[in-house]
Amino acid sequence: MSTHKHFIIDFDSTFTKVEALDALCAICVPDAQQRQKVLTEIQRLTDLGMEGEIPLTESLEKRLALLKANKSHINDLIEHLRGQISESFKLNKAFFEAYKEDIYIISNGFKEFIVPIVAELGVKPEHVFANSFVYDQDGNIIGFDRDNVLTQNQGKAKQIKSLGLEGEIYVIGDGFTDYEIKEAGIADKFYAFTENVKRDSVVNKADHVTPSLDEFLYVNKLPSALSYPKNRIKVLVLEGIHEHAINMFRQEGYNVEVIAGALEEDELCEKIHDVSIICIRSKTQLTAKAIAAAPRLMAVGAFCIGTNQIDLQTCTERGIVVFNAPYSNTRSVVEMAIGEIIMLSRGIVEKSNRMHNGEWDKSAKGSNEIRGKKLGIVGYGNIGSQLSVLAEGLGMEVYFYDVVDKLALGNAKVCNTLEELLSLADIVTLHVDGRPDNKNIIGAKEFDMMKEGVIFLNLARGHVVEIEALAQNIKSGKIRGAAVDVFPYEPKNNQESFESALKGLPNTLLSPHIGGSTEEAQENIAQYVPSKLIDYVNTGGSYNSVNFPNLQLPALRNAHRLIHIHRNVPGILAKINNALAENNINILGQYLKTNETIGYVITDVDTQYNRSVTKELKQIPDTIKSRALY
Ligand SMILES: NC(=O)c1ccc[n+]([C@@H]2O[C@H](COP(=O)([O-])OP(=O)(O)OC[C@H]3O[C@@H](n4cnc5c(N)ncnc54)[C@H](O)[C@@H]3O)[C@@H](O)[C@H]2O)c1
Ligand SMILES: O=C(O)[C@H](O)COP(=O)(O)O
Repeated sequence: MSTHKHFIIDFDSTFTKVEALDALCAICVPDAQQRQKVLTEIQRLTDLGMEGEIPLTESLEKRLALLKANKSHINDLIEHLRGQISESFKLNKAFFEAYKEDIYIISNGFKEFIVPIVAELGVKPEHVFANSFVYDQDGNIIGFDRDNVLTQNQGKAKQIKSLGLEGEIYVIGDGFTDYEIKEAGIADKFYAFTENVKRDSVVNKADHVTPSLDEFLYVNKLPSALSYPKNRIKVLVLEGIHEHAINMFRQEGYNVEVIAGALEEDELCEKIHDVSIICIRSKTQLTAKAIAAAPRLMAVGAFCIGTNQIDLQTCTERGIVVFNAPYSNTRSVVEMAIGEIIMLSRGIVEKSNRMHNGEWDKSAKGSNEIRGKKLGIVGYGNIGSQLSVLAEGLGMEVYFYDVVDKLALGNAKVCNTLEELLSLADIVTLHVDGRPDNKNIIGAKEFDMMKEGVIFLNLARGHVVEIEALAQNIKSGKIRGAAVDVFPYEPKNNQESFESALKGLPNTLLSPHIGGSTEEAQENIAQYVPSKLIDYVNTGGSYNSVNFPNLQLPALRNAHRLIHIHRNVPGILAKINNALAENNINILGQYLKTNETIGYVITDVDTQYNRSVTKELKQIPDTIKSRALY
């Protein structure tokens, strides 16, 4: 038997994103209210026809009668449809060009508008099989060609059979009538196309679901505009990440699964096995065990600042890039710290609680302005330094201590030791990062160094403070006010109760790790992190990643990009270039950066090259991951 392949493609909602008759309705029913009514009915009739609930002729007759369209509307329709060609079809013009002899459009729609649209991608007019309108003498559409085989039951199957095509027949479509071709035994395979519409009754019967043309081309090893179909990139989104991120991933064509809370290690190990990108916040522990259970994992999105919940070393060794949102919630934390400093300095929480119990205690005792007070910031990074600026604006005297040299902003003064800072500050606030070494950096000894009546804040990480020591010092009155947003153990979800030695202590503000939880911050994060992840997938760009050598790459134009991640040992670049030279491959651009663990090499090459070199690159000793991008 011949192995020649023929491709039968549906038009409405497959070649184009829309149903043409819906679009025609928008053109020829000018009144908006009336249009909506007609459109709803047309869509209902289309679905009934597509899902095989009513005969196609009945569906069509009723739709045309509702439309009352005229020949003059068709040109407008064609113009509109030109902008509605399915994205993955537009992207794969090269496939249509290369296979124009084997591509057929078989549709229950009308040639008048189908032929000019499919011609945009080079489909031959004589390969379009569809119906034709019947007009009256004034050009009104009054019906369709009832002799056309496509109006009959199993019309598409009959039409294809009459073509006498030899070889394999692959059908791509979104409707029941497309599946019928397979059911009639004419097609070898039916691919349910779901880029624009997903009909369960059709999907359930398909040999393969193809969320875009890229998937179809990929599984059939046909030339494709993309190196890898995006629907094969599975993204697991945990911990209530803002839906803007989910929309961005879906728009990009990824296969997204969303879970509201965090997962325990074992649950995570189960879920992560086919995941390419995982998106988490501060709660999910991405341990070495979880990473080992994720053979396809290529990127991690931490939708927060802290990355101490991620085993970064293992990620790096496995060639998994990690991005966080280093600035998106900075301002939110700073505003909360300022608010808390004022609330604690005035004892507002105590006063408010007493008022709720009917107690009126108007007094200035123990209530202070923050102006002129000494604010001691431990950790002068993004949050610490931003707090410094705002606090000075409120008239505070700012001191800071950091383990590395930092530029003092405004009039802030650097302290050379933690002891120095702790002994002079009226208010001590922690903004260090969550590295393991920072465990218990503030304990009994450090509280002893602080002034009597100090105010203390921790909005950084729970493990940096010894909670028992903090509780003791609040109880003794040494600390006259405390605000704590982060805890050594935090409930996994909103159902679990909160336990802590700090519960019920005087002038103590407790908050459930919400320093960065503002709508503004979460939306900013949901824009920033997905854009980094998508850029990494599409271009290999690692700029601002937490663990990869940072490469900012030019856009890929008229080139293929070979990405190579390897252990940082001598001689790898030479081996990559040897492989390219031996295959006579012309290098258009090359970028290399290393860190302590890995080397990251990007090589842009001419689009015509021996594809087997990608295998050779994978086989270079010490290679961690390698992929080709176009
Ligand atoms: N509560 C929340 O919701 C919330 C929100 C965002 C960030 N955070 C946490 O806030 C902290 C600060 O965030 P950032 O964006 O400013 O981080 P950053 O990395 O920009 O700054 C941290 C600074 O702390 C310094 N540092 C580290 N260890 C130190 C130590 N032992 N003593 C003194 N300085 C030390 C670092 O050198 C750095 O300058 C992080 O722990 C982050 O996870 C919490
Ligand atoms: O690291 C952070 O940005 C904060 O701790 C916030 O974490 P969250 O996203 O889990 O609230």
